[in-house]
Amino acid sequence: MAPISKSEEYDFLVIGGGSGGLGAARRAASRYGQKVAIVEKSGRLGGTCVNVGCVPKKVCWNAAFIAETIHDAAGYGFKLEQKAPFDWTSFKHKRDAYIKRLNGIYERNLDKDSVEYISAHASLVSPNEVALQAIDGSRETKTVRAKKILIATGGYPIIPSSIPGAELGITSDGFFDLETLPKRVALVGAGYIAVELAGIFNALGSETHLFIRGETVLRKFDPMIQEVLTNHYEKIGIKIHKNSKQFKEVEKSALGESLILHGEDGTQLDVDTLVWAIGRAPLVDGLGLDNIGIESEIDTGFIRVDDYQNTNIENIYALGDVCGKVELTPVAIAAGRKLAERLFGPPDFSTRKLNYENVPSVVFAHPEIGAIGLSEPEARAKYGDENIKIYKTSFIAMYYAMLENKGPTSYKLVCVGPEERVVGLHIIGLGSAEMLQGFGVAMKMGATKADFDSCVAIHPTSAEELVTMT
Ligand SMILES: Cc1cc2nc3c(=O)[nH]c(=O)nc-3n(C[C@H](O)[C@H](O)[C@H](O)COP(=O)(O)OP(=O)(O)OC[C@H]3O[C@@H](n4cnc5c(N)ncnc54)[C@H](O)[C@@H]3O)c2cc1C
Ligand SMILES: NC(=O)C1=CN([C@@H]2O[C@H](COP(=O)(O)OP(=O)(O)OC[C@H]3O[C@@H](n4cnc5c(N)ncnc54)[C@H](OP(=O)(O)O)[C@@H]3O)[C@@H](O)[C@H]2O)C=CC1
Ligand SMILES: N[C@@H](CCC(=O)N[C@@H](CSSC[C@H](NC(=O)CC[C@H](N)C(=O)O)C(=O)NCC(=O)O)C(=O)NCC(=O)O)C(=O)O
Repeated sequence: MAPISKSEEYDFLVIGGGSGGLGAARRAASRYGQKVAIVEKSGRLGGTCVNVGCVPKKVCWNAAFIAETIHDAAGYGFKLEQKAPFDWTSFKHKRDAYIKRLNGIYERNLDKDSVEYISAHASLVSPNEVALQAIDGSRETKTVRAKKILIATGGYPIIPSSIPGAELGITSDGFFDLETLPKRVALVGAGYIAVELAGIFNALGSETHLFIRGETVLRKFDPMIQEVLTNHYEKIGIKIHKNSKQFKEVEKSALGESLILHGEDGTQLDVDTLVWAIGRAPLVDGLGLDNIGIESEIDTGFIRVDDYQNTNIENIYALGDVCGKVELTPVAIAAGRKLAERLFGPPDFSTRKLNYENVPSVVFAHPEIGAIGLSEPEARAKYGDENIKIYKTSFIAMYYAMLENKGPTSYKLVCVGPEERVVGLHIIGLGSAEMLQGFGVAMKMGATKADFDSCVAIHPTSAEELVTMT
């Protein structure tokens, strides 16, 4: 039997083979020649993003987008006849095979970069020691030493503990295991995942119910985005249950084929699948944080770090979802790479850190949403009403010219001061996801409204409206 690890001691031991861990480990080894190992307990590399997050989600979004396009095709004169319903099962198996290929690519990438891949569960036993337990049948254990340790163990989706029968529902993890497309689905939550999965189910033909606690979805986004998307989702047939209270109970139907959701007000709803999408918590179970006194946030359990990803214990660092700051793959990767540069790079890299300001983010809704920087209320609170100027536009994107059912397009720029520096950019409409990255660069450079306007428009595109706003 092969030993759990090849060595007894490493320069850098990374716990968690997801986006952040991979980013840090590969940079430390490939650029700075450190002796690096990465420990992953799930048996597959890539973490949430590759296995149960961004990647399979985007493939599903693509399928939903194609379903919508087929529907729209008639408006452009195509006489398409859908001969059979969407084949979710074979789509799902093909998607799984793609993810499996990526797992293999990631393993080979580690090999190329001379990062040792340890397939084991890791827990901290001292500030320089990590206990490994093999995940194969042997359950073999071994303790290794490391000069520096990174915790990048990610998070897990929350299931409410206070609702009887809540465990009959699934989370985004279970969504990716579904072998058939449910006829009727209920989702609880109003954030990224609820909005994205509701859009996918609806476009692919499920009767989709969305239970939200407030009046709108995406309440952390600019009010324009909240309103436009909530209205549009209702228009395209998603049944949004607003101001909904926690279910009294979830139970299986008499024949066990469906779930009955019991509302506080005595209402009942029968669905085939219930999806909880109410946020994620840090994955720190069995990690041994208490063994060495690593501090976490009291209310949420996210590991506490400073701006440089330092925990309170010297030579132990944490980043990505386990810190809960901005839970996005590129953020985890960038934080990981910066950390490796700071720890192992030349002396002038000793202050490198990720700047969490103006991180662009996209919600793969239908249509997509993009946001950078401050919402209008955040900007008004920070700079005062008198210093804020808002530019807004709503229009019918040309794609819809030939279609009866039009989708929304709304854009907003939040500008501050006499120079009108753009501190918030909020867009909803077709193509927003691909549009956002370049505007992210502009905002990182401190662009003003005049800079936006100095760029000649590209016509006819939706994006041109962002540089011609009055
Ligand atoms: C459904 C969904 C869709 C998403 N879509 C997007 C998107 O479109 N764009 C985007 O930017 N972000 C998206 N995200 C968020 C993104 O996936 C995460 O922010 C990102 O994966 C976080 O990376 P990480 O390295 O912090 O953690 P993870 O990727 O979760 O990796 C942590 C790894 O650590 C391992 N681990 C945990 N404990 C131990 C231990 N004790 N020993 C060994 N290994 C351990 C885990 O098995 C896991 O593989 C999505 C998330 C979800 C759930
Ligand atoms: N495209 C992307 O980049 C994606 C990124 N992600 C990342 O993963 C993170 C986790 O996603 P997600 O799980 O959607 O979490 P989010 O934090 O985005 O949203 C969860 C929402 O659920 C609602 N909620 C919380 N508790 C309850 C409850 N008990 N009952 C009902 N509703 C509740 C809240 O909205 P309210 O207060 O309005 O009720 C809350 O904002 C995201 O924040 C994002 O960083 C995930 C998917 C896609
Ligand atoms: N951006 C392109 C996809 C490019 C891409 O990265 N594809 C991956 C699947 S998403 S893989 C998930 C994610 N990758 C990324 O986010 C890559 C982002 C950017 N290229 C970068 O280098 O920063 C991640 O967790 N990375 C951690 C790490 O690698 O350190 C792939 O096929 N890879 C084949 C290969 O690598 O050979 C798109 O959306 O089409």
